[in-house]
Amino acid sequence: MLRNLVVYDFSESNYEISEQVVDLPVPFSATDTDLRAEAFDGLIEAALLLDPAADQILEVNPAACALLGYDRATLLQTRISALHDRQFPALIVFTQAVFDRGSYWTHALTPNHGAGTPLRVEYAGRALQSRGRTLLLLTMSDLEQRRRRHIDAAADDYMRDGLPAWQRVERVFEDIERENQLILRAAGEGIYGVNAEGRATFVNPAAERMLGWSAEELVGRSIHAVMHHTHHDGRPYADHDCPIYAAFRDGAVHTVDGEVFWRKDGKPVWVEYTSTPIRDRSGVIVGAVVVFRDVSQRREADEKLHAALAEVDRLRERLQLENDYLQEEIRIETNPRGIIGQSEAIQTTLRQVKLVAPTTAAVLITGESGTGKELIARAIHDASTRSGRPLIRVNCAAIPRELFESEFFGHTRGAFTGAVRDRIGRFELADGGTLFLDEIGEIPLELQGKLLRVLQEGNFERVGDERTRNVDVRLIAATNRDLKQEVQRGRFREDLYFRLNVFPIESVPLRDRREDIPLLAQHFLASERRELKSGLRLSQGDVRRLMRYEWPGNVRELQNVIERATILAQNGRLRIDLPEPSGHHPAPNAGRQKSETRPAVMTAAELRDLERANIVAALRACNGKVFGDDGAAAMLDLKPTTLASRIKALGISATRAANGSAVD
Ligand SMILES: Nc1ncnc2c1ncn2[C@@H]1O[C@H](COP(=O)(O)OP(=O)(O)OP(=O)(O)O)[C@@H](O)[C@H]1O
Repeated sequence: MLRNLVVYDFSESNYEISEQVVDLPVPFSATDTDLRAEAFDGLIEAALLLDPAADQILEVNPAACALLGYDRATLLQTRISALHDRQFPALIVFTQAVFDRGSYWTHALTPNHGAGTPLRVEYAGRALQSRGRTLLLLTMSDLEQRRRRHIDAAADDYMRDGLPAWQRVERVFEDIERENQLILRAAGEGIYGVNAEGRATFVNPAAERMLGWSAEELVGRSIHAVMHHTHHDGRPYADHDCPIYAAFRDGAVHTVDGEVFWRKDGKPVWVEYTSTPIRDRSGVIVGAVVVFRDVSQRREADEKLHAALAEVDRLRERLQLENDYLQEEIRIETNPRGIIGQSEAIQTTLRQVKLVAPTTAAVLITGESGTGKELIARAIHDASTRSGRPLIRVNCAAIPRELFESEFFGHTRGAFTGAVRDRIGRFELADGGTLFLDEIGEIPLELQGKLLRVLQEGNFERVGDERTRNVDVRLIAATNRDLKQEVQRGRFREDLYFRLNVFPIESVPLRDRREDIPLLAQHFLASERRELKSGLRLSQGDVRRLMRYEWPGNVRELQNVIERATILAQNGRLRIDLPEPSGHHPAPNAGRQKSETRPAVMTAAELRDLERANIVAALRACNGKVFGDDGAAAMLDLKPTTLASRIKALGISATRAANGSAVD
């Protein structure tokens, strides 16, 4: 057999190759030139007709131009060897193999792309006889493209195989939906299948997205061990407890809310899922399909909502308590808030109030009962920056010993018998305001330590609750006991005493500031009059009597006496009902009582003044009218003529009396 030896004009490379003629196994003979040319041009593969002996490219099709990155004209002027820079030996070996065998292929050649990069291609060559020359018909296949085509083909196969499985699942779901009203919203929801061994059989794209695992990574693996192995709080989750697996064990649909699936990155995703058993045609359970939804956002919103509702509850409870408390206070507190009095003692108190109010210093008000300690406390609160928040009063003497702690600090539900709901204590109630501890000397010793802690640190716990709470409370305490003496007797903690006694104010007994009595009496009478709408007045005699009395019950007693006097008033005359000094209200200072109190005997002048004031009051009540049923005489139970002569004798003007402002 003749052999054809390839000859390239490798002038630059000094290759010496001569040409010989060979018999080619499959000669190509062209008859229909146009059609063949068209076929050549239309090939998908890159094709080139080469004349190896002349080192010439005779023809190229468009696919070859595209692959090599040159236009046709350039390629036709390019030498074959130039396309294969530094690969001449491989090119010769390939060409020789084609000529020897008639056709040959190789991956060894990497022609240069027009952009300068080598191409990964497969060369397939066929020898071609034409007019006495041996030509080479070469096709080049882009190996990169071929690899992609293989992948696509594999994906197609996967899809072809996968589709019926999906259609089966869909059918299963349609059936289940019909039977169980399960709503199938496959698109946005994660779906995966498990076989009866618990291994994943398929995973949809939404599941891949939500879990961060690809279907490839999950399919074939025990899905519980991969992403359902642990509860959200870190407790291990045994697969025999898993509701997903339960579905193919007990054949029931399991719907679960509030569990987590673990993502590939180790983060938990809160999910709601339904695991539905799948049966084959014979009814045997072959696995389960799980449809799940990421509910993290909903859960987060729920948690926020719960926290907000709890806060609202807390505030509502607090407001309710504040409201109850204030309502009670309104009922109790009928007096105006002003401190009445001109005595030096009251002036001192007012100065002290003004001084201490703007500070946060604890104040200890001492004094006998009824001297106005609470009034002073309120005045301090009202003049402080805390006046916008409430003043909460606790009467320590009125709290049963066993309830002290709960009253002060609150309790949680079930903390003790009878604690049917959470309750906030007075400290929390007074947060931002003032806490007024009245009768502080009555606090049991064991609680004094806890009280001291709140005063020092602002911290406390509700009874039955471990959470430490913090409040900002200004404390004012009051007592009618001698606290220093209580300390000495071991009944009051010394450290607490010092803590409370930062700014002491003494509330002076009424008998030591008698000059305040007329003012106070007038003040109480005025408020009573407002209620009774009568023209009752204090006579000088009344005033004198009031001033002579010892007032063991202090201002409160005075207030009561005036109130009683207005109730008992007859014919426009107050009836001041004071116990006799020897009676049931012994004054604390017996010596003074003896010297200052005497039987209520009046001088003639006093009696005259009293009668005069009484007539004036009657005239005022009757608008100056003396006669008639609605006249002053009837009111005084006197004959009109007798009254007229008394008026004259006492020098009273009926009209002035009717319009007058004071006792004449
Ligand atoms: N200077 C005053 N001006 C006007 N009213 C006063 C004055 N002092 C006391 N009161 C009135 O007297 C009554 C008793 O006062 P308060 O309750 O403040 O006394 P207290 O010393 O706190 O008594 P207790 O120790 O019994 O609690 C209240 O109605 C109060 O308004």
